[in-house]
Parts: sequence; C-alpha cells; structure tokens
Amino acid sequence: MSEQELKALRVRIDSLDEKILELISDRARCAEEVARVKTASLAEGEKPVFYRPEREAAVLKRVMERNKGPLGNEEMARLFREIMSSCLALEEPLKVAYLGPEGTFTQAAAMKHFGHAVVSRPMAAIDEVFREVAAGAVNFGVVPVENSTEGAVSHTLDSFLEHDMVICGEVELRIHHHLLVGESTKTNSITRIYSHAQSLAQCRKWLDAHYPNVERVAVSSNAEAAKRVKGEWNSAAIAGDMAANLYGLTRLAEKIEDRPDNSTRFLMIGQQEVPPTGDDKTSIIVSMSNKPGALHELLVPFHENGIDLTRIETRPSRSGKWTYVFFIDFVGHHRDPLIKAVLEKISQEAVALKVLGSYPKAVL
Ligand SMILES: C=C(O[C@@H]1C=C(C(=O)O)C=C[C@H]1O)C(=O)O
Repeated sequence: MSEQELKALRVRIDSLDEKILELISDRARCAEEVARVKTASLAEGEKPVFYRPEREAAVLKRVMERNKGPLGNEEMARLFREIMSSCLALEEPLKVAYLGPEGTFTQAAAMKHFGHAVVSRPMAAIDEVFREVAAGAVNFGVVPVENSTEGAVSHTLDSFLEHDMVICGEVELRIHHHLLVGESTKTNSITRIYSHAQSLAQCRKWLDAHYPNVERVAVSSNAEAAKRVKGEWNSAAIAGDMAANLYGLTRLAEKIEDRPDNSTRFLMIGQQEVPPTGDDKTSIIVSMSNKPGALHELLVPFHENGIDLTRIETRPSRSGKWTYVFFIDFVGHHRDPLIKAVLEKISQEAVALKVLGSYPKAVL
C-alpha cells in the first residue's frame, strides 16, 4: 500500500518538476528580453545596466510576503535568489571580487547576496578588493565591515577614505567557528592555533578555557589558517564550514564562538548608484572640525528629524594627528527629501561630507 502511495507521489513530483522547469525557462527568456529592451533603448556611448539591486530586493520581498509555507520565507527567498542569479547571468555574468582566499566567510556572503551564477575572484587583502573594483576589473566587491562581537573592520573603513566607492548593498551572515584539524594532527599535542585575528578574538573565552597555553597565530584569513593546518601535526585552525569542507579538515569542536549570535555584516561596493526602494539605508563619512561639541552638532539634525542611526564609528582621519572622521549609517535614502535636508544641514557644519551610498536593507 505505502509503495503504491510513494509511486503516485513521485509521479506527481515529476509532473510538478516539469512545470517548474517550464516556468523557470519562461522566466529566463523574460530576462533575455529585458536585456534586449535595455540595450535597444540606450543613447550612443551609454552602457547598459543589467544588475538592479533595488529590483532584486523587491522581487525577494514579494516572494517572502506571498509565501504561505511549508517552506520558510528565508528558504524560499534563497531559492529565488539563485533563480534570479542565473537569469541575470544570461544578461550579463557579474564579476565579483571578495576577500579571499576561497572558503572565507566573505565568499559565503558574496554567494548569499549575488547567488552562485557569478564569476567570483578571491583577493588577498581588503584594499585589493577596492582596487579591483576601482580599476573596473570586476563589477562589484564584497568586504566585511563589522562584527557583532568584535566591532568594526578598520581596514575596510580606512579603504573608504582612500577610494571613491559606492556602497550598493549589505548582507549579514551568522558566523560559526570550529576548531579544525588535519589527518596528520596529533590532537593531544596541539601547540599552535591559526586563525584570522578577528576570529581568534571572537573565540577568546573558549580558547582561554580549553587551550590556555597554546600559541595563537593570526594569519590573513580563516581559509589561509585551514590551508596551513593540512600538513602540520601539531597545529589546529579556527575557521568556518566552507573552509573546513574545502580543505577536508575534521571538526574537533563545533561552534566555539563566545557569543551564540556572532554575526558579521558585509558591504557590496561598486560604482553604480542604487535608486530608492522605500526600505533603504545610507552610509556617510563626515569630518568635523576638532572643537568642543562637534559630535553633538553632527548628531542633532538626525535626532530632530527622527532619523534612525544604525551605527556610528570613529577613525583617525589620516590627514592630521588627533583628527577624526565619523562613519555613520542611518535608515533612509539620500534622495528622500527629509534626508536631503539633513545632509545639507550637516554639510554646513562639517569640514567634509561624503555619501558612500544608499542601498536596500538586507533582505536575506
Ligand atoms: C530582469 C532584470 O534584470 C536583472 C534580473 C532580475 C531577475 O531575474 O528578476 C532582476 C533584476 C536585475 O538584476 C530587470 O531589470 O528586471
């Protein structure tokens, strides 16, 4: 009886799959048409813009709003994320540079945001991601900007001071770290643990409790740490799932981050401004003159207009000793009339103000 039932269900699934296949192909043909229409309506010398982050955010939100289960909203949106990624690749395969090597959380963030149908290029340092985008060698770059346990990624903030870049998206990733060993590791003779400095810091309490006397060696990335461990009998690495799988390492201990909600926020950087979606964030850099009350003056217009600040970070300005710049994120788009007025007010008081970009709030 149950054999019969199973058979019938499989016939039904096969027929549904055929329909899904047809529908996805229809959708892909629409994307090809979009490319044709966009290309046909160009003025001379103008380049077509195929990737539209504001439209993608709207598509994903619509999917989540209409989803009635049994699949969860995030799961359903993830599937549509991949369909869109493949459709866009028919128009134009996006090239994306990320902080590498392969297997980093930044690569996972890039895939979460753009889907898998992109050409992704690992870079050795954050600054190189910025330079690759500035040189036009890739369409977008992905860099980490802040971690919920360890705070700002200062290399990224400093790179914004040196390059003219537009932020066109954000994505958040839950970060789970594992203690990883290779086949030849003698697990009771570990004398060295490799990881990125940020990850060592995110697991500090766990390391103090379990490996108090073991040397902690900071390397350029978690993936690099995983790579090193492969042939060493006395070392371990702290890294995530992607690196563990890529380098075939064993998890000696799982989820060793000190805070269970440990998350990192990543930014997509490019050269394309993103129009408003109605649910956006804006990032700016402001430098104020070094006088009492400067920060207060800067914050008052936000407060008076009820604008929600989501982050404020201070960095040395690099143009004078003990002078600072403020990195500020807030809710809204720089083209909204209210935000426009606030930015005008601030620029009257500021030494310099630069809008780094307005972009849709992370959907996934
Ligand atoms: C189809 C378009 O181009 C791209 C593909 C999209 C999709 O597959 O839904 C959405 C936005 C763009 O990145 C479009 O502009 O609508």
